[in-house]
Amino acid sequence: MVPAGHQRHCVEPDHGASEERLDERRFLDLSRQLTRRFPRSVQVPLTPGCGLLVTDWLSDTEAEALMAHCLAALHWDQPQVRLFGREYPIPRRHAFVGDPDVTYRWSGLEQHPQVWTPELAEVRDRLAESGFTFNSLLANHYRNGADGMGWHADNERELGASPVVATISLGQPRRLSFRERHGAGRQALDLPSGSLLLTSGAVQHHWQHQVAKSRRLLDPRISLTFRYIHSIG
Ligand SMILES: O=C(O)CCC(=O)C(=O)O
Ligand SMILES: [Fe+2]
Repeated sequence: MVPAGHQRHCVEPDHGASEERLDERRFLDLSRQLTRRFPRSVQVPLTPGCGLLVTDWLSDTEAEALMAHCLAALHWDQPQVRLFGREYPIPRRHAFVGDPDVTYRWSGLEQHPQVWTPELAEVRDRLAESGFTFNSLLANHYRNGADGMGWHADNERELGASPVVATISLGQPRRLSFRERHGAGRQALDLPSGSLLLTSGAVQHHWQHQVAKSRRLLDPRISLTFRYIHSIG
């Protein structure tokens, strides 16, 4: 599926002193630089935020090797979360990797990181070379179509005012849908193996996203979602 918004562009943030505008402008500058290196990249207007989909961030061989590495080297877990007064296992497996001092509170769980493997540190460093700096990574393993992730935004307090998220997809392409929080806007992106999706901070404030379950027989997918987690008191 061609991303909705194909051949449209993210809007230039208005001039002004607000922190959000400055962060959005920096995101747009960095994503333009990345587009020069990856000309097939597509901007995804998630107004007032912006997404950039780099479909060929990793080669097929690199993506396959990284997926095999993640499956073998990470400690995967399927924690229980409380929903409407009952405990349910999350419908996927996940693993949290990061710098030693980072903790992430997520759906009532306190996550302590696994150490960076050299392979994952290399991916993190490659993102940093493009100006996108992260200190942690939440990996999701969707074993088949019955695994998914419901509507949410990545806007926990420790992600700060401008939560830029980088998502690398490996394996089975899955659809990431977006819906506007206070409006009728909808977008959907099919994320191919080896792709990188970057989203600016404003996206998390104004949109929610999900990976819907599917009745189709689907192969496994891993998403690596890089984040910068600030320490809060
Ligand atoms: O798997 C994806 O592409 C989305 C994952 C996600 O939204 C998350 O980890 O917060
Ligand atoms: Fe998310």
